[in-house]
Amino acid sequence: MTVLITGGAGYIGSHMALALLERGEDVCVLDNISTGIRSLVPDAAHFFQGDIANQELVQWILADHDIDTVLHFAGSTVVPDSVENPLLYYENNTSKTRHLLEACVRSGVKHFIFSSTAAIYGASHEAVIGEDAAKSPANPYGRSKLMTEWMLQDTARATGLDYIALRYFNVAGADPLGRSGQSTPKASHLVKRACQAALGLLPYIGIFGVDYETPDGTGVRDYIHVSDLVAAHALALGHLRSGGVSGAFNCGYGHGFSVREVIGAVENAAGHRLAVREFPRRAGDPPIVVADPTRLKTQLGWIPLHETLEKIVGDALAWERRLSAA
Ligand SMILES: NC(=O)c1ccc[n+]([C@@H]2O[C@H](COP(=O)([O-])OP(=O)(O)OC[C@H]3O[C@@H](n4cnc5c(N)ncnc54)[C@H](O)[C@@H]3O)[C@@H](O)[C@H]2O)c1
Ligand SMILES: O=c1ccn([C@@H]2O[C@H](COP(=O)(O)OP(=O)(O)O[C@H]3O[C@H](CO)[C@@H](O)[C@H](O)[C@H]3O)[C@@H](O)[C@H]2O)c(=O)[nH]1
Repeated sequence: MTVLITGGAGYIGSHMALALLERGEDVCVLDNISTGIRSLVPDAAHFFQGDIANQELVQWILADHDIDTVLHFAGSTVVPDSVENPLLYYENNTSKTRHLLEACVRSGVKHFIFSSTAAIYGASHEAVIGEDAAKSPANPYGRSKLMTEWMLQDTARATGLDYIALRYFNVAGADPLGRSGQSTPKASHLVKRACQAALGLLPYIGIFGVDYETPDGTGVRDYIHVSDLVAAHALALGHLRSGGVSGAFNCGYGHGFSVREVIGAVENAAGHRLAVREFPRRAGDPPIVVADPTRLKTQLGWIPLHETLEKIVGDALAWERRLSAA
């Protein structure tokens, strides 16, 4: 069976391609290389450079490779960018996914696995967020993804397509074997930036907001290792292929770390202190975002293997060293 990975030249999609190839799947990748990097696509995958909204191209790939499942990672991902340029997010994440979905339905694709996000929940008053929590996104990025989930629900009801929406919390770390990692030079993610600062690639690490109502005043997130996240996708694929029902699952560990704790972990991994500067809060950032992953564990049998912050930042730093040496 063949799968199509959209966004397979990106950070998470490239790890997915590696994992599925290891399982013996035939893998196609479609990516427009807007933020992705061609060299992250494994050699064994069939690569197509193009846009997810190009229905002619998508339908040709789906038919030519007899694709049963689309894993849809392609999208725009940066929360503060979405606040500055909301229409770009509604276009690339919502509107273009509509085009992709239409092509999938026309071509008879059976299963669709979607990269959703914790950002669909917004600020929560719960200690951990379950899938049925209120959906009240704090930024256009979250809204662009929530609308896509609604489109998927409606499409699944009306057609033979079934789907899983995986709602990622904060994805970090890198392939433990060093084959891929977060490679976008201007990535805005905390773990990436702290690793860049540790290697002298940034002059300091900034903290956006020190006056949140959190134990140390900085934002708290549930950081999930990219390899554990990819394992959740493999389980979702098996679930749908064996006739499992459509649905949504949170992907996180159920415990959060503050910005200061992440910086501390990177300092430990690097063996030296980082220069730190404090800034005002970043627009669109909720204070605390932590998953309740019970449904993923009980219904899909997910067992995380790389759960410690030490492992996450250790693998991220090792990848950053490789990148800077290349
Ligand atoms: N990184 C996280 O913490 C996180 C958390 C929640 C959800 N997500 C979601 O996971 C997915 C992957 O994120 P990532 O961190 O790997 O980002 P990324 O930017 O590394 O990967 C996205 C990939 O999609 C490609 N792409 C973008 N628009 C496209 C289009 N219109 N047509 C074809 N290709 C296109 C890019 O070139 C890139 O290779 C995204 O949908 C993102 O919203 C990420
Ligand atoms: O240089 C930095 C970068 C980030 N932060 C803070 O660190 C936390 C995490 O920020 P970041 O790594 O940028 O991730 P988020 O903005 O939480 O968003 C990520 O996590 C979301 C899910 O929770 C995904 O949907 C997004 O795609 C992904 O970028 C937040 O409190 C930020 O304010 C800093 O203090 N300094």
